Amino acid sequence: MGYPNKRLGFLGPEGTFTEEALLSQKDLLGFELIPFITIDSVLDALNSGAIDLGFVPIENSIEGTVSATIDSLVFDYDLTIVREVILDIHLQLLGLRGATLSDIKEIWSYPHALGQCRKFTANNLPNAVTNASTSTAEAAKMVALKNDGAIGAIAPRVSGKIYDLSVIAENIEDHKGNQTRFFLVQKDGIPPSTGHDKTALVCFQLSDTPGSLFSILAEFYARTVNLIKLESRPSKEGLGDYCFVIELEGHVSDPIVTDALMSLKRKLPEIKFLGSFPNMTDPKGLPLESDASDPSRIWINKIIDRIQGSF
Ligand SMILES: O=C(O)C(=O)Cc1ccccc1
Repeated sequence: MGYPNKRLGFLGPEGTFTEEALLSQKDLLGFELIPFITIDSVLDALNSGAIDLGFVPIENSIEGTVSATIDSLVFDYDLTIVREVILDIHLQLLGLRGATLSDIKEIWSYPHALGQCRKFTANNLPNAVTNASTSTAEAAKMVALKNDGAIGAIAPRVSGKIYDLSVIAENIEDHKGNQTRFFLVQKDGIPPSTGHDKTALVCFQLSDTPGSLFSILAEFYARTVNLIKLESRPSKEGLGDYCFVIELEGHVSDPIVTDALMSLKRKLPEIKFLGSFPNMTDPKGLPLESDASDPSRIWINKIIDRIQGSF
């Protein structure tokens, strides 16, 4: 089933990890999927209404947060995160057919991917020059276009197939268990609570006084709201001035989360809500898949139906 006239933009071109993560989401395949050349251009198109949904990388387990994504969400646009998707990442050194490791003098890739293979590059290609491209697949596409055996791309295996490159060295990431998290973003609308959700927000400090971070965290501690991620980002106002990006367990409509956010708002006028979405990083917490005919679903629905407003 398609979604007539509904457009979903993602970091392309064809063959990126972002596309692979997107294609794992079967319910999104009915959208018109449109590759964009940069993360900024995806989010800009979403903000202007040219597309209905955006899909972008947010964080890698080796290299950390993708600044282009978090900074756009925090500073540039009012967009809402509606889903997270996790993908295992294996990086390949790709080159022209027949090229070998000793031929490679230049390596291109997205900076996060270059960073995930820093040790491999230092040990195996110490004299190669590394260059940033707008995505891994863009690097593979460029190697094919330049048709130069001295240039390699660090990219997904599938991009080698698409752009007709061969694998010179495989699975060259420096750490096992390499994973990247992606966000599905839309302009407005929050998915309903599943019972296993995360909420993301940004707190802008009123002033740099002792205990200002503590007083934010105290609101969550007091209500036993579990924090999943806490990151300070430069506020762009000057060195030493930061904002705090927080991800916590729970949905904005869960009473303890609602209560914690209201108390925070009384303390800090500048809080930006970034979204509530199903938690996919805690395997114990994944929502149980079920449809209306699942006996356990029928049983629990009968109980839920008995909930009364008031006496
Ligand atoms: O999606 C891609 O291919 C990208 O270039 C971004 C990226 C880079 C490295 C790991 C995950 C996503």
